[in-house]
Amino acid sequence: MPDKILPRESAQPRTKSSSSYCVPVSEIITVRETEADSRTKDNGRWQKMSQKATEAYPYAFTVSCVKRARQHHWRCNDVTFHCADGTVCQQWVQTIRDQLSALTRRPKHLLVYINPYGGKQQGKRIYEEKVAPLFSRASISTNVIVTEHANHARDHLKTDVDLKKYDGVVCVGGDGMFSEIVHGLISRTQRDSGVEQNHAEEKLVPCGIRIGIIPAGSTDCICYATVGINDPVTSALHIIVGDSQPLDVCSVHHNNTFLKYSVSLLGYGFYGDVLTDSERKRWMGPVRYDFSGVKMFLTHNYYEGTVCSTCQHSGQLYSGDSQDFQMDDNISSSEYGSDWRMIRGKFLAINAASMSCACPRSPKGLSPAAHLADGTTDLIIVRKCSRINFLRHLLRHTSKDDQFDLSFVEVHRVRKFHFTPRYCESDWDLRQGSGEAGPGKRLFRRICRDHPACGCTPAHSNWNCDGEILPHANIQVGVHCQLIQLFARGIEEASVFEDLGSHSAM
Ligand SMILES: Nc1ncnc2c1ncn2[C@@H]1O[C@H](COP(=O)(O)OP(=O)(O)OP(=O)(O)O)[C@@H](O)[C@H]1O
Repeated sequence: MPDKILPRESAQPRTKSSSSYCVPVSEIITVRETEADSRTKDNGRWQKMSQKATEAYPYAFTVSCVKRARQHHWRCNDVTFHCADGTVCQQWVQTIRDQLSALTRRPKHLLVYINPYGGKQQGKRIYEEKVAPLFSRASISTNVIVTEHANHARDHLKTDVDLKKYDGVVCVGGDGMFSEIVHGLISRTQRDSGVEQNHAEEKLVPCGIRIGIIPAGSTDCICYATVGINDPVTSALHIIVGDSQPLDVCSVHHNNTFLKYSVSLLGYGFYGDVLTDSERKRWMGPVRYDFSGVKMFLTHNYYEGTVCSTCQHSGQLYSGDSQDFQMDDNISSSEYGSDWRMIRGKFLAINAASMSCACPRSPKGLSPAAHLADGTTDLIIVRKCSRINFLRHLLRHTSKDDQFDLSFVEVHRVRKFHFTPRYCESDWDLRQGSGEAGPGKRLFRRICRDHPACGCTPAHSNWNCDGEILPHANIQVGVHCQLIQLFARGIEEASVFEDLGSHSAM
C-alpha cells in the first residue's frame, strides 16, 4: 500500500460531494471500525446517513487524522468510510493499523510532568481535557506527575526516573517548566555518560529521549518558536505523530563552573534589567513585564564590557545609517586566537538568541532568522545610543522593518562567546596596578557597585537566561549543536497549510 489511502471504490467516504480522501499515513492518529448507521462528525459537522445509503454500505471505519486549520493550528478530524463488503472494511482497518505500527518514531509510553501553577494555573485542566483524550485515542500510555514544588521535575529526571521505560517526556507548563525538564535530561545524560558539566570545553552527549511541550505557561515562547502557535491540541498532535525537531542548547559557565543551559534567550542589559525588575513585581501578574519594560527603557542604563566571540559567519549581517553613534574599539583578540573577535564598548543590550524568540507579541521575534539546530546562536549587540534610537530598534520588533538595520546594532552568528563586564576588568586592573582609572575613580566605582541606590548607572546588569537571573555577569557561553530533540517540526510554511488543508477533503 502506498503511503496514502485513496478509498475510491471499495470504501466510500462520507462527504457531501466528494468521492475520496487523501491522507498521509504519517498524519493518521488512529483507525477504528464504526457502526454504519451511527452519526459521525465530518469536517466539524455531524452527519447522518440515509436509510438507503446505510443499507447499500452497511460496514464502516473511521480514520482520525490531522487537519490543518488557521495559523498553524492542527486539529483531529474524523473521517468515516462506508463499505458494501465487511471483509474489505476489515482489510482497510487492518492495513491502516499495520501501516501505523510500522511508524517507529511514534511514542508509545510517555512521562508527563504538569506544573499546576504555570501561567493561569490551568495546566492540569488543559492536560486532562484536551491532551489526555488524544493520547488515549492514539493508544499512548502515560505516567503523569503533577509537580509539588519548583525543580521537582528537574530533580526527578536527574536521579530517580527509569528513562528506558519511556519514548518521550512531556512538559505541561511554560518556558520555565521546559527549562527544568531540559536541565534534568541533559544533566542525567551527562552523568550517565561520565561527562563533567563544569568543564566549559567538554563536548556534551545528546539526549536520547524527545521532549514534548504542551503550552500552559505565560509566554510559551519555545512552543511558539518551534510549532508556530501556542495551542495544546496542536502540540499533542505533533507528539502523537512523532515529529522530531533537534534544538541547539547553550551552556553557560562562570570560571569553569557550570551555571545554566539556555535554549532561547540570553540577555544582558535591557532584557536582564527588565527581568530583574519584574521579579520584584510578581504580585502584578503578567503585566509586570510591560511595566518593567517601560521603566527600564526610561532608565536607559548602559553597561561597559568586552564581548569575545568566535563564529561561523562573522561580520555584520546588516549595515545601516550612522547617526549619533560612535564606534568603539572592535578588534581581533590575540589572546583567544585569530578566530576570535573582541568587541569592547558601552552596551544597552547584549542578546544571544538561539531561536527566533517569536511570541504572539513579537511574531518575528528577537532574531527572525535564527536557526533552531545549526550549532550557532545570534549574538545581537546594541551599543549605547539615544533613547529615541533605542525606541526605534525596539519598535521594529513588532513591525516589518529590520530591527538590525541600524548603525548601533550588530549581529554575529557565533558558536562561543565570553562576556567580561568592565568592572571585572577594573578589578583586574586594580590587582595588576595597570588600570586607566585613577584611585579616586576606582573607589567611586566600588562605592556605586556596593550601593546601587546611589543613582549612577549601575556597574553591571544581570544575565536573563531563558527567564531566570544568573548569579554572575562574567560568563562563557558555548553552543552545543542539536543537544536535545523536541516533538515538533519547526514552523510549517503557509503553503503546506493551504495545500494539505484542501487535500484532506478532495
Ligand atoms: N508545583 C510547583 N510549585 C511551584 N513552582 C513550580 C511548580 N512546578 C514547577 N514550578 C516552577 O514554576 C516556574 C514557572 O512555571 P512555568 O514556566 O510553567 O510558567 P510561567 O512562568 O507562567 O510561564 P513562562 O515560563 O512561559 O512565562 C518554573 O520555573 C518551575 O520551576
